[in-house]
Amino acid sequence: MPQVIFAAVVAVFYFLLRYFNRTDVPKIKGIPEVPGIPIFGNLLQLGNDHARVAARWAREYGPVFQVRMGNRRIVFANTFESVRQLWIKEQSALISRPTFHTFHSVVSSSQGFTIGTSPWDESCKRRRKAAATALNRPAVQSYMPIIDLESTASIRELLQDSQSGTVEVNPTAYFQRFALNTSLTLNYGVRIEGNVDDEMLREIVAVERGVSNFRSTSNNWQDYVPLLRLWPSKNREAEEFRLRRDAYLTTLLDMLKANIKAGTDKPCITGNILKDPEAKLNDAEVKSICLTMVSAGLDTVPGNLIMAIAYLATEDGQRIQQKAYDEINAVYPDGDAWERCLLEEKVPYITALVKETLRFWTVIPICLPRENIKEIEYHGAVFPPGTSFFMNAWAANYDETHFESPQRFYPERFLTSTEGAGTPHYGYGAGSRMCAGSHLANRELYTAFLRLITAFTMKEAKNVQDRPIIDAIECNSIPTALTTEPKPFKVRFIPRDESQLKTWLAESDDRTKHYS
Ligand code: HEM
Repeated sequence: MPQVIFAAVVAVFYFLLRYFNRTDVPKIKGIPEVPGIPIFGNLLQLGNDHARVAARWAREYGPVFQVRMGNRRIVFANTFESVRQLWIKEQSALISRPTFHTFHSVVSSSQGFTIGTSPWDESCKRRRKAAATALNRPAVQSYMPIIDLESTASIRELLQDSQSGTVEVNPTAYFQRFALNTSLTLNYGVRIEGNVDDEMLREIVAVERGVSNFRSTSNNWQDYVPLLRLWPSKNREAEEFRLRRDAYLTTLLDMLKANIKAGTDKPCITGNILKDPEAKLNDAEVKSICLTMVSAGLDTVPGNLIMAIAYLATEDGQRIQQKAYDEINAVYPDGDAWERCLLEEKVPYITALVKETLRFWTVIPICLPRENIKEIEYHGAVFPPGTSFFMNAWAANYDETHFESPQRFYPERFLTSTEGAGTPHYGYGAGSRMCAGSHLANRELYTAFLRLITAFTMKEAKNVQDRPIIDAIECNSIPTALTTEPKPFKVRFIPRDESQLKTWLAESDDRTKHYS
């Protein structure tokens, strides 16, 4: 009898272990697997810093390997070439996104998924097409007055708050508002009028930051180990963020609807969709586009801008600022760069600075996850449909077989060498689901860099403890976040020519009166 009980206990234990240890897709033959432990797989080893741990493993197991994160099998690609092979060459197969418990079932239960978190289906295709049309090159050119207004507002406030360069300031909030107001005006035709302490600005930034953490690959173990979902606090936290997000998204949409009714609305993407009887988007799809527009540029644009400012203010950054300033003056000897940058992108050094910033800080170090809808063959191995793929964009952007001295911040690399050919970096991801807002983001960054460099000389803070951490991973204040949130630091913004700057600001005010 005791032997029977013992055998039964062993059998139950065995089946439970097998049940909790199963993976969504079977082990992929021919792709190295990193050994893990039962139930958790490699979660513990991956820890908070997936990008650096995976890069280390790539040295041992090769550029592409598989891991188990709880009951999910994940394929990691870690080099520039392996990402090209999978994300670009196989883009028609690698076109979907996996779903995750916390983000898809809890956080998104009322407003739906953003485009960047939607699996590939007819609705996603429609939404991506609508976003791509609203964000293509000519459309972005028509939004330049918004970028004029918002960059002017941020630079004016920086000038005031830094009191002609005598007071050191943390640039973060100025560029969060820059990115958020650009998105809000574009999408709803409204902007936050208040200064950088505005309550709504702080609420949206805080909530979107919180939600972004629920999208991170390293923050939510309950996504990989279903047993952990029995722990209620994680769901509760996600629920709270969902409700706070619902509140402002509903307010913004209602404001737009009321403006349309009163005939006082300003041209904007959602307004165009709502007023277009031919628009084939339902309410849920409109909400998804709004959500995407509000959230997509909110962490990413400021993360890049703020870290570039951090670098420009360092000793080596002085060389880059001077070079950029000289190049701007060479192209615009009449001092009209401030205005001309709204019409054209004619200073190659600033374009190179934008690309190097996107490469160097790779603000989404583990790119938004992908899933294949068809089999993919890779060096003799076959990935079955439904396999999850993580692009280690940080490792690929620091791949020394592709970039010379990748640890060096060196915009010049994108001026001459073959490093800039094709997809220059993976800051925007790659292939069929690459960032749909890259033209807009590039113009935001180009305009902001050009104007900041013509307006100020940026210098590092006097006290060492107020200076930034430059390293792309270490600079992040929340290691498990999806997007880099720079640790606070201060910079001196010293006006190059205050009266000239005030003239440019006034000219921008004149041009953008009808937007504010
Ligand atoms: C510097 C700023 C930005 C960076 C670094 C960035 C980065 C990314 C990355 C890495 C992806 C995933 C791409 C992939 O899976 O291959 C993505 C997706 C996306 N981004 Fe951006 N982004 C930025 C700004 C924006 C802006 C301003 C918008 C629009 C307002 C936007 C809209 C989107 C959309 C709609 C997707 C989803 C594409 C899809 O799933 O089909 N992004 N972005």
